[in-house]
Order: sequence, then C-alpha cells, then structure tokens
Amino acid sequence: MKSSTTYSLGLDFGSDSVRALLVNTQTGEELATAVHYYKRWKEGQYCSPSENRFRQHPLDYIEGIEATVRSVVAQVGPEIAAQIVSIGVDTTGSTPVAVDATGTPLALLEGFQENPNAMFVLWKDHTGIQEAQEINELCTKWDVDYSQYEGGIYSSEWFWSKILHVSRADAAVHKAAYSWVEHCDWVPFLLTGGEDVRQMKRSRCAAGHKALWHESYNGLPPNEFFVALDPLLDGLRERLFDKTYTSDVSVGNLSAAWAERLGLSENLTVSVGAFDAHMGAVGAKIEPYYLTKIMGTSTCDVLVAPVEGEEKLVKGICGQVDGSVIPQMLGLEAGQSAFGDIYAWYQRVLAWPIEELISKSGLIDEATKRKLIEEALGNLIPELSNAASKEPIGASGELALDWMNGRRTPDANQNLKGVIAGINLGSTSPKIFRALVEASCFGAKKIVDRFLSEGIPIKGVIALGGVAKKSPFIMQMMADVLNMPIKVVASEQACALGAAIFGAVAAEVYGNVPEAMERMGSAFEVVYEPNQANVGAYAEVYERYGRLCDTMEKHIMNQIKNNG
Ligand SMILES: Nc1ncnc2c1ncn2[C@@H]1O[C@H](COP(=O)(O)OP(=O)(O)O)[C@@H](O)[C@H]1O
Ligand SMILES: O=C(CO)[C@H](O)[C@H](O)COP(=O)(O)O
Repeated sequence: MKSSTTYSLGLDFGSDSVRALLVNTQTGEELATAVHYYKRWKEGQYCSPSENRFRQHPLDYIEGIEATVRSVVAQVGPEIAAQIVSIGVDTTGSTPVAVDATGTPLALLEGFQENPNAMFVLWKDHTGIQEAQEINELCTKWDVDYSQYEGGIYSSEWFWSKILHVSRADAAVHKAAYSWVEHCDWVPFLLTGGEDVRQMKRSRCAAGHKALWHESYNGLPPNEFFVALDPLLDGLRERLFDKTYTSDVSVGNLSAAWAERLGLSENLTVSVGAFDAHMGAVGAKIEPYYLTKIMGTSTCDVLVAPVEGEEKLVKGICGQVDGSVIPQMLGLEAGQSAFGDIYAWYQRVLAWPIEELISKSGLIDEATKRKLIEEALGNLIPELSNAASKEPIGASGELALDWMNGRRTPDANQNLKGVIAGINLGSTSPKIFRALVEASCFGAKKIVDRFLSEGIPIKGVIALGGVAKKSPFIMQMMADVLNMPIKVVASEQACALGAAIFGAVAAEVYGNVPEAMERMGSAFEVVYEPNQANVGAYAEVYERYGRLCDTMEKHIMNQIKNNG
C-alpha cells in the first residue's frame, strides 16, 4: 500500500439514481456523497411498465455524473479534490445499448434522440422473453450448451435477448448499431475519452454473467451460433469482444474534457466497471461462502468461492464467473427480479385513492393538499410495516407470490406473474402487505435452498441496499425465514464504496482487491438474529408458498402454451 493520503471516487448507477461517494483510500472514511435522480426516468419517459419496457436515456446518466461529482468536489474543496487518484464505476445490468463505431449510444445521435430502442435497455426490461426462449432452445440443441455457466437458463433480463429483440423490432436501430455495450463498460469509456468501440475494455462481470462469455469458449459463442439464432445477428460477434477485464484494471486516465467538466485532475485513473451488486459485495467485505444480499429494487445475491479443482456447475442461478467479484475467485450470482419494487407497487396502488380524493377535496387549500399527500405517501410503507408486524404469522391465510417482475432465480422464468391468494372479507391492507413481504422473504429462501441443494455451503448472510438499511421489520422477517443471522453493512453507499475500492487498486494504491477491501470496506451496523419463536411458523407458511409456486407456475405456463 502507498502511504500518502489519497482519495477514490465511487460512482454507483442504480435503477432510479446515481450516487457519488468520496472515500479516503487509507482509512475507508467516507468524506462526501451526492445523489442525482434521473430526470427523464422519474417522469416515466420511454417506459411502458404494462409491456415490461424500461428504457433509460444516456443523458440521464451524463447529467447525473456531472451533478454528483461536482457536488462532491464542492463539498470537500479543491485541496482534497486535487488528491483524488481514481474513479470506480458500477451500474445495473444487464443494461445494454446500441452504439455506433465511436461507442456513442444511438440515442445521443441525430434522428435517434427520442427513440426508446436507441436507449439503454434497463435490467428489468423483459421485452425479450420470446428471444430468451429461442436462445434457450438453441443452447439445448448446440454441441456446447453456452448457457451452462449462466445457470443453464438464459434470461430475458440479459444482453443477447435484448439485442435480438431490439434488432428485430427496429430496423433503423439495427442498421445504425455498429456494436452493443453494457452501461458499466460505457461509463469508464466515456470518462476516459474513448473514441473507438473496438478498444473498449469490457467487464468480466457483465460479459460472464450476462453475455455468454467464457474463457473456455475463447470469448463469446461463435458467429454461427448467433446466425442460427437469427441471420440479423450475422457479423455482430466480430464487432463485440473476445477479451474481458476484472475491475482492478485501469481503463485509462480521465480525459481532459471530463476533467474540466467535473473540476478534477487529468492524472486520475478510471477503472473497469462492473455490476452494482458485485461491487457492493466488495464494499461489504464479502468472505468466501457468505451470501451477500443487495436488497433494493430487486435483490442480487452474490457469493464468492475459491477456484479449486474441477468447477461444479450450479443450476438455475445467474451464473458463475471467475473474477466477477474478486479477481481469481469464482463469483456466483442469483437474485429476485422484484423485491423493494413489490412494496413500491403496493404503495402506488394505495396511493391512487389518496392522491385522487385529496386533490379533489374542497375542504383544504392547494398547498395543504400537497403537504398532506406528501406526508401520507412518505409514511405509507413504514406505517404498513408497523401494522403488519402486529399480525400473527400465517393466521389469516393471505398468501402471495413474489413474481411481480418474473422470476430471476432459481430457474429464470420471466413469464411468471405475482399472485395474491387466500383473501377473504377480513383481509386488510396491512395483512396483504404482510403477505407480500413474506413472499419476498420466501423467494429469498428458495435461492438459499438452491445453493445448498447444489452443494454450495452458506456460512452466513450479509445485507446491504435500501431495504436492508430502512426496514427492521423486513430484515427481522428475513432472518426468521432463513433461520440465519444477517449482518447489515454500515455504509449508506456500499456499492459506491466497492467501486471506490476497485478504483484504488487500479490506481495502484493497493496491490490487490482483498488488501484494499480489508482497509477500505465497511463495518457492520447491526446483526438480525433469527427469533426461534417464529422460525417454525414461517417454515409452515413457506411450505404453503412452495405449493402455490408449483400450482401457479403450471397454470401460467399452460395458459401460455394454450394461447400459442
Ligand atoms: N421503509 C421501507 N421499507 C421497505 N422498503 C423500502 C422502504 N423504503 C424504501 N424501500 C424500497 O427500497 C427500494 C429502493 O432501494 P435502493 O437500494 O435505495 O435503490 P436501488 O435498488 O435503485 O439501488 C424501493 O423499491 C423501495 O420500495
Ligand atoms: O442484476 C443486477 C446485477 O447483476 C441488477 O443490476 C440489479 O439487480 C439491479 O439493481 P438494483 O435492484 O439495486 O436497482
């Protein structure tokens, strides 16, 4: 480790906002942070939730970089800003975009600015369900099952499903697209002034978990595989990549233009990007076989294991990739496609009558109406949680499934839908909310059970993300359902912290990630111990949940089959 005081900046692009965090590389002290909510995204532009279409405009990201980094620089002043040596980047994924040969997203080019197909296809966009199915069918027929390191089932949340879907849906975008890039690859390329997409350093994490890349295939599957999928893809593979990089590697220095725009020095290393969850796990000081749960809009469950002996394939997860979390260790990923998003959905359902009726009321003035609505909505989830916590476990029969945005794992199936069952005339808002929270925790247990049944031990659970920090009710329930203690990370921005740690290694402040993680990673603020009085009761409801899962999966898949 170098001894002088330096600072590293982590940029964490979440689903709704981007966060910047400045960290002391010697101590891990967090000096300043800033958040920017994506403007167009917040207004619902370019999205159609009922069609599962979620697109983000590159300008939302560019404006976010500028706003957050400038704010952090202003908070700490020029003296400290001059000692910033690195920027690390994490983003959601798979969130790809079509680009021209200079690596510019098409939505930044004349004629494409308002075209959702020319924008980033956010991880939770499931417009490519049909395409994912075709990829799966082809994988089973091909001499090599290219999905084997991605849990054996390719998902519509991932790179190739999205590329194929957009290429088919939009001839103009297909024609103009020289290549496709992940959000986490584009940001470092942008910041370092990249001009040739063939030189873009692609993330091992994104490529291995979502793009069918594997060292044993010498990169991506061959062109013939993609041509067999659809001749539209002919030649694209050659314009993508063979090589991938772990995030301890430098992409280059901050470009002069971006240095000026952000108020930073040009002598600043930008490291290779990766997904938010994987970097969050490093911010949380992940240890081998500790399941690190990033609990926000969705959950991403990350585990690392030593690379030793013959690699065992784990079925039904989001892949196993050498170096996707810590270089030279195997990174395994699973998760739920909706988690906090389920509570956000229920909040929207309940918010509708509140907003409508109060805004039409003649009893109070406009300013009071606005304040009342804001107060009511702000308190809705905490109040529901409080009331739900007083309901006995499983006594009133409401039972839900957490597949509101399909099922990411175990066994990806994005055709599946959420369910609320067992309702009677006594079902209240808190009881239904409780059933939704139980479903989200049971979905998490299904993942733990899958790892265990596939022979992957789980020594403990670490949690981070918005829900882990904000909801003791949900966290206690999760500990009871899993029957495992859960350690919650103290940092408010563990993903950005992880990104800053990678930046520091790429800038050679540290020789390797474990050393940097030990010095800079977050402490834990609380441990939720399972309450043994509840464990048995939850286990009974979990069995009922499992039976409802089986019944509904059969029902939904039969319906799809019968409707052709
Ligand atoms: N008090 C709360 N209880 C439960 N869930 C909450 C609470 N406050 C926020 N959430 C959920 O947290 C999620 C956002 O998580 P966060 O980690 O902040 O963002 P992101 O997923 O974009 O990284 C939202 O889906 C929201 O419903
Ligand atoms: O699958 C992912 C990473 O592999 C997504 O990026 C992640 O689940 C979305 O993150 P968030 O819920 O924090 O918005």
